[in-house]
Formats: sequence, C-alpha cells, structure tokens
Amino acid sequence: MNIVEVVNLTKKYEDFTAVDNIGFSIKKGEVFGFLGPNGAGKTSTINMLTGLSKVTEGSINISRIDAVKEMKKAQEIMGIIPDESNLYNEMDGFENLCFCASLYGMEKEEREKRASYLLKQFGLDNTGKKPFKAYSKGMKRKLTIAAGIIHNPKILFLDEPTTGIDVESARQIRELLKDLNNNGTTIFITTHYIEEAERLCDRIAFIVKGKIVKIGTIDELMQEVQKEKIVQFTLENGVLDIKGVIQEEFPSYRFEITNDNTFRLYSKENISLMPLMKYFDDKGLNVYEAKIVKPSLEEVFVKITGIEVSKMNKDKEGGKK
Ligand SMILES: Nc1ncnc2c1ncn2[C@@H]1O[C@H](COP(=O)(O)OP(=O)(O)OP(=O)(O)O)[C@@H](O)[C@H]1O
Repeated sequence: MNIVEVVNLTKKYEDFTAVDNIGFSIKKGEVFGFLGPNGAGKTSTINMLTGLSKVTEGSINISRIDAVKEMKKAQEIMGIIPDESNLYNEMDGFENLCFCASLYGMEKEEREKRASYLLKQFGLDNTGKKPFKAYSKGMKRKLTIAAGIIHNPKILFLDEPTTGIDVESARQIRELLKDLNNNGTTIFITTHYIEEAERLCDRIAFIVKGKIVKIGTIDELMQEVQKEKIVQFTLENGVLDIKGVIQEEFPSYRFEITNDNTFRLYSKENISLMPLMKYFDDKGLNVYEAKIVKPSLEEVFVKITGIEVSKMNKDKEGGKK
C-alpha cells in the first residue's frame, strides 16, 4: 500500500523551474531516498511534501489526505526534520523536546516521559542543563530528529540528515533511522551520499536538474547497468592452464582471468554454480571462493546520470550547507 503518491509535481521560483513535473510513490514501511547533487531540487521537493513551501503545480497525497489542500491534517502524521534545526538555542535538550511535545497537545507527564525516553535512545541523556546552542553539530542533528519524532509520526521526512556532521554521529543517526523503520515508520530521506542511500534505502530516486531520471530498488537499479551476470571464482591452484578447458566445457559462458588465482565467468543468463563446482571437484581444483559480482551503486549512478560522484560530494561540502 502506498502512503505517499506524488503526481506531476512542479516547483517554480519565478521563471526558474527547480522541480520539473516529477511523480513517485512511497510504500508504507519503506525507506525511500532522493539522491542527487547540489541544486538538484531535493530540498524544494521535500519542502513541498511537508508544507514548508508552496506547490506550484501537481498533487501530493499522504495517507489518503490531499496534502496540497489539507496540509495541516497531513502534517499530523508526519515528522519533519529540516536541513537546518528549528530548536531553541537557550533551552536544553529536555526542555526543547518537552516544548515540541506540548505543541502536539501531549500532557505534562506523557511529554516528560517521551522526552526522557528519546534523550536516552539518542544518546543525549548525559547532556544535563547544557543549552542547545552549546551542542556539537552531531548532537544538534540528533536532538532535531528526536524532536521530529516526538509524536510518533507514521512517516518521517529528513533533508540530508547526516551532511556536515562527524562520522560517528552520522553512523548513529543511520542506526536510529533503521530502528525507527524496523518499528514501522516510513522514511523519506534526501541525501547526496551514495553509500548512505545504499545502506538505508529500500528504493531510490535519482534526481538531477529537477527531474527524476530513475527510480528503483537497489537491485533494479543495478540490473539497469549490468547486462551480464558475473561470477568470480578464486581457486587454490593457479587458473592459467584451465582457460581453454573451461571455455570448451562451458561454451555459453565468457571466461576472463583477473589474476593468477581468479577468473570470472560472464553470461546473459543465470550462471548455474552446481555443474561448475562438480566439474572443478572432478578435476581436483579446489575452489577457495565463488561469488556473484555486482556493480556498485556508485557505478550505476554515474552511468545513469553522467555525474561524477567525487564532483557531487565536493560541490556539496563546499556548498551552502
Ligand atoms: N527560494 C529560492 N529562490 C530561487 N531559487 C531557489 C530557491 N530555493 C532553491 N532555489 C534553486 O532551486 C534549485 C534547487 O534547489 P534545492 O535547494 O531544492 O536543491 P537541492 O537538491 O536540495 O540542493 P542542496 O542540497 O544544495 O540544497 C537550485 O538551483 C536553487 O538555487
């Protein structure tokens, strides 16, 4: 079942089209990622989905609510984590969370319980009376996420949640998001980190210059560029003298030696391991490892979008955030 359906969505800033007639849906319970470089239109899209910015054209349906017409109602089931924190500098973590909870109408006892629980879950329970402004970037981001889920939203929207923070905090945030998702929260996340999209997302949309150029599960995206199946074998003995023999025995596979002990078989069809293993066994060749070789998501991204990944990260780190 789809929890989000977006059709023909467009965002214009005067004459400039930042989001150009995009459409996608998000299934209940999945982690859906928007992956794209600086200026691709990720923030403009998430801001329209969450009501932080006006839709120029198109429709957004969230949990059967027409979010263009009834955004307030749709927002009740959303958690929104913007790219910049919206918390109060002078308040400590507990006070900030209690304040957010009060905005959702939670009773004092309930909000204090929830605030304490989240501080503990996010590893911020030892910050005491420290005001938000004295938090590190990673701590700030964690508290901002905790505030965004204070009301147990059904769907969480996060705009680049790990950009510009330390590696350990980023790892903790990904773990927390995984836990939330395992407990049933649907997640929409924008990122320019390919590894992050690969680690977290069930499905990914590649967005470039305001347009979605591809959507799929990681396997589907990989298949897009991988025209042949590849299996790599590593033998304990050398492989140089078996090339001709294998090619003769298994003529439908293409054979390539990658180093002294390793070779690869390529085929348009599935490669069946059993007959190969039996063949090697009969010949007294010990297989040390047999593994399926898949392209990396980075290769897929570069091939589909034509954007060099190193360029994407550099632009971003030197960019506005
Ligand atoms: N308020 C605005 N007025 C005019 N142009 C805007 C405005 N906000 C964004 N843009 C432009 O729209 C395009 C998309 O920006 P957006 O912030 O949505 O991209 P993004 O993928 O989130 O990139 P980033 O990660 O750098 O924020 C960019 O060219 C940006 O300069």
